[in-house]
Amino acid sequence: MAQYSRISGSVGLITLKSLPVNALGAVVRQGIVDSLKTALQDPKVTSVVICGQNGVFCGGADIKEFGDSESGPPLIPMIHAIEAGNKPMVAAIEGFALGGGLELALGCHYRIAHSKARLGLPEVTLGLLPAAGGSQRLPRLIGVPAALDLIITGRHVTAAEALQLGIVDQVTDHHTVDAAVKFALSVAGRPLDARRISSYSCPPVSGDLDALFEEVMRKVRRGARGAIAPVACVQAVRAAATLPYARGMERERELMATLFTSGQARALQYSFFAQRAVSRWSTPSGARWDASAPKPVRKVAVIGLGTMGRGIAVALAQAGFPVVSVETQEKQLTEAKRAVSQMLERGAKRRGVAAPLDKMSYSSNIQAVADVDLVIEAVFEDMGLKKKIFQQLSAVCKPDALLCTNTSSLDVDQLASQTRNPELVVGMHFFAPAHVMKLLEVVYGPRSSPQALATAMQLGKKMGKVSVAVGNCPGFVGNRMLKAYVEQAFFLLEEGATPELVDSALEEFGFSMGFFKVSDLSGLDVGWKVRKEDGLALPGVSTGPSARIRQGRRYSPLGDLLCQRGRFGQKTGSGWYQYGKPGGRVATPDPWLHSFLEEYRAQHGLVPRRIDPQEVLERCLYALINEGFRILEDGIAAGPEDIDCIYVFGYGWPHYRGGPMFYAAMVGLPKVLERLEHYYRAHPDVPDLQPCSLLRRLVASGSPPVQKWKEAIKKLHSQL
Ligand SMILES: CCCCCCCCCCCCC[C@H](O)CC(=O)SCCNC(=O)CCNC(=O)[C@H](O)C(C)(C)COP(=O)(O)OP(=O)(O)OC[C@H]1O[C@@H](n2cnc3c(N)ncnc32)[C@H](O)[C@@H]1OP(=O)(O)O
Repeated sequence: MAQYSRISGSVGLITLKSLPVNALGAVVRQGIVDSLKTALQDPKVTSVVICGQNGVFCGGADIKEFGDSESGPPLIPMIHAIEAGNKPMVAAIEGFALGGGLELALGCHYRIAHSKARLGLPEVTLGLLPAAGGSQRLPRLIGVPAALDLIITGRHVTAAEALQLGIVDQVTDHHTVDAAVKFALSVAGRPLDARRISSYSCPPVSGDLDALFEEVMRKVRRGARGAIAPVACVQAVRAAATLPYARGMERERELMATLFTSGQARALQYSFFAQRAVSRWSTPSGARWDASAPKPVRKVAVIGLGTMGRGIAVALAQAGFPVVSVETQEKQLTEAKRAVSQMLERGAKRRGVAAPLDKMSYSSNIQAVADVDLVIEAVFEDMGLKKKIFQQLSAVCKPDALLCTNTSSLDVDQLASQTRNPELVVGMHFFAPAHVMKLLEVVYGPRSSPQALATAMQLGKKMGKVSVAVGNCPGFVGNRMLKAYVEQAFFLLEEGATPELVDSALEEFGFSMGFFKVSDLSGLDVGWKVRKEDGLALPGVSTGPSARIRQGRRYSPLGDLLCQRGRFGQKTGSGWYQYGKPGGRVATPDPWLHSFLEEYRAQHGLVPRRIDPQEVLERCLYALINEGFRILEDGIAAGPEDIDCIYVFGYGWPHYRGGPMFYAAMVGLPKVLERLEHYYRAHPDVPDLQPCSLLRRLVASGSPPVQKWKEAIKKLHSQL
C-alpha cells in the first residue's frame, strides 16, 4: 500500500509501504494513484514528497507479479501523472531506488538522496529494459553515454556519483525525508515546465551519434554472447536520442514486449530468486539456515599459497578479515607475498579504495594459526598431504576453530576424521580465480555441525560469494556433473568430431569458451593427474580393446595421450589447439591434432561419422543434466536452484539460460528423457547416458515446473 499524510502544514507525504523493498506491486500503485489524487486536490498542499518506509525508497516493479495478468493501475501512466502534476514532487531516496523505483523518482520534479543510497536501472540483469520511461528519461537527463553505461550494465551508483551525473539534485547525510520536506517547502510555487524530464532533448554528444551507437552496439553484441536484453537496451536509448519522447516511449514498449515474454527474461528472473533461495539452505538431516547461529569469525588463516590460496587470501582481506597465510616453502612464500600484495593493490585501484595490505600477515610456520577462528586449507589435491595438515591443525588451533578444506573433490569426511572435533570440519570449495569468481560450494560431511555449516555460509556471504551448501561426494555438485560433460566431449572426438566443432557448438549455446579451449587454458595435466589418481589413466594402455574401457565402462584415453606427448595446452604451446609458442593465448586449429585423431580412430576401428552441433549439445548437456538429477535424488543438492546457481556462478553456464536444471525444464523433461534414452541405446557402455529415475518420475508425474521439483524430491526421500 501507500500511506498519505500532510506534514509541515503544506507538504503531502506519500509513503510506499510494502516490505521488504517497497516494490511497486498493484496495491502500492493503487495507493500512489489515490494519494496523488488527494494531494493534488487539497488546496492546502503546495508540494509533495514521495518516500518509502523502513529506510528504503523502492526496489522497482514487483518481479513476483511478472507472471500474473496485470491488475491495479499501470505504472507508466502513474509516473506520467506524477510528472504532469502541477505541484512540485520530490523523491526522498533512502536505501535504494532501483528499476521502476528510479523511474518513479525520475518522474518526480526533484530528487534528494541520502549519502548511503544506491540508484540504478538493473532491469537488464532480469532480461528486461527500464520500460517505465527509464530508457527515455535517463538519457534526456544525464546524456546518452552515461545513460547507456548505467542501462546496459545495470550497475548501481552511489548517491555521490548520482549527484555528479545529475540524477539527483541534493545529497544529505541527515534524515532524508526531513531534508526532502524542507526542500519541497522551498520550491513550492515554482514553475515546473523546466523540471519535467520528458520535455527535454538529450544533451548533444560530442562526435557522430550514429557512429557512437554503432560502436556501442558492436561491443554489446560481442559481450552479450546471445543475450537479447542488452541489445534491446541500446535500441531503446537510441530511440531516446533520435525520437520525440512519445515515439520513444512507443519504441520502449515495443522492445519491452519482446523481452517481457522471452525465455531469457524468465531464466534471469528465476536466477534472481534462485540466488536468494540457496541462502536459505537446509540439509537432509534437518539442519536449516534459520535454526543455526553462525560462530563469530574475527580472524582467518589460509594454508598453502598456490594459485587458490592466494586468491582466497585476497578475497578474505578484501572482505575485511585479518588473514594469516601459511606457506612452508620459503621460495613460494616470497613469491606469494609479492603476488598477493599486487592483487590487493590492483583490486583497490579498480574499486577506488585503499589496499587492505595491513590485513595480511605471513608465516612459514603452522603454529601461526593458533589464535584464528577459522582455517581454510588450500594445498595440493593430495589426500595424504591434506590429512597430515588436518592432524596438525587439530593440534595447533583453538579447540573451537572451524577447519575448512578447499578441496575440489576429495572426501571431506576423511579429513574430518583426522581431527579432534570432526563436527567443526566443512569444505569451502572456491573457484579460480578465487578473488573473482562468485561461487562457493560449502560442503557438509555427515558429521559437520549445523553451526559449522552456518558459519562457512555466512563467511561466504561476507566475501560477496554466492554460497551453496552441498553434500559430500566425489566432485560434490559442480565437478561431479562436469565429469559427465567432459566424457561426452571426448567420446564425440572419437566418433568423428573435432575440438573446433564441439567448442563452437558450446560457444554458440552461450559458454564463453568451449570445453577444449577451457581445458587448454587450465592445463590438460590437471585432469590427467586426477585420472591417474583415480586409476583411469594407465601407463602403456594405448592399444587393444582395454585401451577404451576402464572400470567396466567406456573410457577415452585421448586426453592422456596428448599429455604423454607433453601437450598440456597453452602453457606448452599446444594441446587441443596450437598456440604458436608456450604461453600463447590465441587458439588455432591444429592439423597435427586432426591427423592424430584420424590415426587414433583407425587404430581403434572407429568409423568417423558426421556429427552436428545439435548432437554435441544434447550429448554434453543432457549427460550433465542427468547427473544433476542423480545429485538431487542422492540429496547432495537441496534443489534445482542450488545446481543452477553453481553452474551459472562457477562454470560459465550462460546466465540467460538460468542453469542446467532450469534449461532442462525449458527444453521439456520428456524431450530430455527421450534424447537420453536414444543416446543410451546407441552407447549402452556409457552409464551417464542412462536416464536417472528422478527424471523418469518427474516426466511420469506430468513434468512439473522446476519450482515444484523440490516437492517431488522430498517425497522421494520420505520413501527411503
Ligand atoms: C505481454 C506484453 C507485455 C508488455 C510489457 C510492457 C509493459 C511495461 C510495463 C513494465 C514496466 C517495467 C518497470 C521496470 O522498468 C521494471 C522493473 O523495475 S524490474 C525490477 C528492477 N529492480 C531490481 O532489479 C531490484 C531487485 N532487487 C535487488 O537487487 C535487491 O533485492 C535489493 C533491492 C538491492 C535489496 O537487496 P537485499 O537487501 O540484499 O535483499 P534481498 O535481495 O535479499 O531481497 C529481499 C527480498 O525482497 C525481494 N525483492 C527484492 N526486489 C524485489 C522486486 N523488485 N520485486 C519483488 N521482490 C523483490 C527478494 O526476492 C527478497 O525476498 P525473498 O526472495 O528472500 O523472499
